[in-house]
Amino acid sequence: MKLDNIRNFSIIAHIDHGKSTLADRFIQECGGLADREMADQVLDGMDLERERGITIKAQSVRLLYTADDGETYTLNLIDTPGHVDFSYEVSRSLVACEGALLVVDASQGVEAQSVANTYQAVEYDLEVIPVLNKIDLPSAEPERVKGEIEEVIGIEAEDAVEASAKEGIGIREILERLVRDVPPPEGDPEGPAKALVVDSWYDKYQGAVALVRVMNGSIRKGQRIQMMATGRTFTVGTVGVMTPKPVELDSLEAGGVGFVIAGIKDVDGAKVGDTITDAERPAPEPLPGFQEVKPQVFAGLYPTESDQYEELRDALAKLRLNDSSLQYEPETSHALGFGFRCGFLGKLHMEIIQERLEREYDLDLITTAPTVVYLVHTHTGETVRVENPAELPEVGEIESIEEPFMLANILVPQSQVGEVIRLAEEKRGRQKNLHYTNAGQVMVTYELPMNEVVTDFFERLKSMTSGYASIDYELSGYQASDLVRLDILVNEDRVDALSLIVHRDQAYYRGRELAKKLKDMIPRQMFDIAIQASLGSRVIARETVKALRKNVTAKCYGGDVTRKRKLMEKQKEGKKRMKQVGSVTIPQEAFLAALSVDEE
Ligand SMILES: Nc1nc2c(ncn2[C@@H]2O[C@H](COP(=O)(O)OP(=O)(O)OP(=O)(O)O)[C@@H](O)[C@H]2O)c(=O)[nH]1
Repeated sequence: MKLDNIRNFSIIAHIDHGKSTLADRFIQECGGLADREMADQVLDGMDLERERGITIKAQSVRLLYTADDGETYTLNLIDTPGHVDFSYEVSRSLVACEGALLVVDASQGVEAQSVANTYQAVEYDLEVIPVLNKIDLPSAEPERVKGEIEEVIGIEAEDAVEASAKEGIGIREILERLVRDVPPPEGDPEGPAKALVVDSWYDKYQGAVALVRVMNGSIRKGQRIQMMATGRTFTVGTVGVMTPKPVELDSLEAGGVGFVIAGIKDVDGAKVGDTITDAERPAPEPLPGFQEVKPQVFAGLYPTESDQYEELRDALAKLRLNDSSLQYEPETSHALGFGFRCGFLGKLHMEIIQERLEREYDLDLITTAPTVVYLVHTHTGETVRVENPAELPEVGEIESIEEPFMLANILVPQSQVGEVIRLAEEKRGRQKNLHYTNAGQVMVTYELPMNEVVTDFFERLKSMTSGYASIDYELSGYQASDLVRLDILVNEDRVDALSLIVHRDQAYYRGRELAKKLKDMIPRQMFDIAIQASLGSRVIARETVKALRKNVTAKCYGGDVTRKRKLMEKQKEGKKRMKQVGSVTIPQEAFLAALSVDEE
């Protein structure tokens, strides 16, 4: 295959702007699947397709397109993950391309995430082709949105393609633009092999499957390869492309995209961003910028029933096979028993893992409030990484504490900018920039403590702007802050899993509010329960859960057996999400209560 006839591209789009629908149209137009096979949306097939024992992430596909000039082109669509937590993966996908489609919903307009990803594409010298999708909608405003793309993102949008993925409008026009405007890949087909791992996932039968973009040379069946970041070597078993069905080939050549299976047992063996080379004739240096992605958000995961500990450990090990950014290590909590401290890329990543553990592995978990990593400098000159608030050293030992900050860009309609600023200020944000666009949107830039963002920032931003605000962020570094540990005592005992690190200015308020909330969440029992919030040895708030007088089942009069049983079952069900801490039963919500303590 001549390089001249290859085009590698990604689709940049905000969630729901139509990326999957559009990609399906491309597959259909290029004859990848028969029409009847298109019945289900192919590109949303995360429910892992199987064909000859190979698990396929269908999001990246090779399309064979016969253009108006009569030539047949190989168009490689490389998928990008849609969320900020995975921004490193987005950047790897973009590096593997020469072009990108910027798909914007013509009725919704530009969103912050698309802005950030487009900037990145431009930085990597990609040719960006704007596409206005959903022009079939009566509410579509292509002219306004074109103006917005030019104004907010700063790229030419006058000749943006107007399309409807749903109605099949503008599809060929987009493909023609890809062929015409995106440059073919460059590369040395004869040089030492160099391939970028764009994505990798774990397959039960084949081990790690790596999606690669070959830069130089080729990757062949039977070849001895080396992973340049780890030095590990493997023998290639299978190479091929997805059409979206997997098709085996003898080799993947320079400029091309495809998958490599090489008996790699775990995804750590084929990390995203690593360079694959030939073990016998290695490239002198890897492709630039391999980065070990580090978890930024930590939380404790505990089984509600302690006999599920082993199951939880096995489930975490299985999930990690597919996700090298997930970290975990055993942790013991005085209150919750044996569990794991887990590290995630961000809050969404955490929620995905939690949900998978519960849904796919049928585990009942208690999750503690997510926290960031603090750097604590002690008087003895040591620096301690604190991933669990309960482990913050005693006040007397602390010289200073640093916390991570992030730079957040929030895009919001002008009418709501006031509320966004109020929220950001309440979250200890520092305004960096405020840019009014002619298109009626405002780009607000804030430096925010990450700790405030992992609590309820996104949720509140979304709800206060009825979903109109969008946000993108990146880590901007550590800075010293005046932080203290807030403890919660239940009947005089400190519940370690409820400890929080908060800014001193907010400590009193947060303590009072949290105690109040817990009072409402902890079910009444046969005795009074005292809930206290304390800073060091100083109690700053106290609430009491009054003792229960009557037995709940007594209300059932004994006559109605089914009703009584139902009630018992319901209580048992409810109990699943509870944890016995000393003599007090604490429900799951209580461990997350700290996340939703609003400010005054
Ligand atoms: N009216 C209209 N609806 C569309 C069009 N394209 C996509 N949609 C609808 O918009 C919704 C989102 O489309 P998807 O293709 O799933 O969007 P996506 O960007 O892939 O979203 P995620 O998979 O959630 O990232 C679906 O309900 C589609 O049917 C279009 O051209 N016109």
